[in-house]
Amino acid sequence: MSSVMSHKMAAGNCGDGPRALIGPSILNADLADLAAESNRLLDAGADYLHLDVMDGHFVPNLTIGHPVIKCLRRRVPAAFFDMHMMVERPERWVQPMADAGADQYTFHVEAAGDVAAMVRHVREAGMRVGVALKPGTAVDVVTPWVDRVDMVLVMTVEPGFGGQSFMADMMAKVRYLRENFKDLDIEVDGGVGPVNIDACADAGANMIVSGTALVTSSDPAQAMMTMRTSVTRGLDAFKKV
Ligand SMILES: O=C(CO)[C@@H](O)[C@H](O)COP(=O)(O)O
Ligand SMILES: [Fe+2]
Repeated sequence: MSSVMSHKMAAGNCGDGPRALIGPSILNADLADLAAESNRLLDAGADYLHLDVMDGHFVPNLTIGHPVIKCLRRRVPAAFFDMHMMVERPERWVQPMADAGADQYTFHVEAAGDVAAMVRHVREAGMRVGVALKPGTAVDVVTPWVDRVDMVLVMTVEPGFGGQSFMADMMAKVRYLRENFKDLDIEVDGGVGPVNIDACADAGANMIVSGTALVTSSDPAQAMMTMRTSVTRGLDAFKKV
């Protein structure tokens, strides 16, 4: 049975520090069967769903928007929807995504003109706030905002496509964030799977997005258990520091 967070429940932190959470990305799933694919991964133990929104401008790809999320919410009533907004002008879609049933709204710091205004806007819409950084963006670009957001997403691929190779050198950013913000939800996204989860766990990530590795796995339940165990070990090690 999945430990799926209830809709609207705070994702990672329930007072005893960040929790190990696995959130499949459905980008490389059969999008013609999005609800069935989402429920399959949730039934296999996913803690939340990572939904990649691309506008063809911020990244050279196009995916889904709030009308699809609204329909998906009717078919997937209880899951936590983590919206990864790879879009220009992210302020434009905050209210439509909240109205569609999104729980967390992660915008890219590279796309946000006024980060403070974006944070306020997302909170006023009733969603958790995530801020994402591309591989080429230094982690200190987001540190001024860490105390105002719920989560930082460290991209481990260049955003735009699933199935790319994991960029292990991004773990330095994750480690810096965990060492300096012990209760922060830190998400990694891009090329992550059981083969490289130990690197993510050792660096202190606690919210794990995995797309291709889970969608194509013959045993996604085992893959998610493997990753959750590794991340829990990593978090315990940081607690001892
Ligand atoms: O945001 C993105 C890509 O831009 C990610 O969410 C990927 O879609 C994750 O898929 P894999 O890299 O794990 O296949
Ligand atoms: Fe993503």
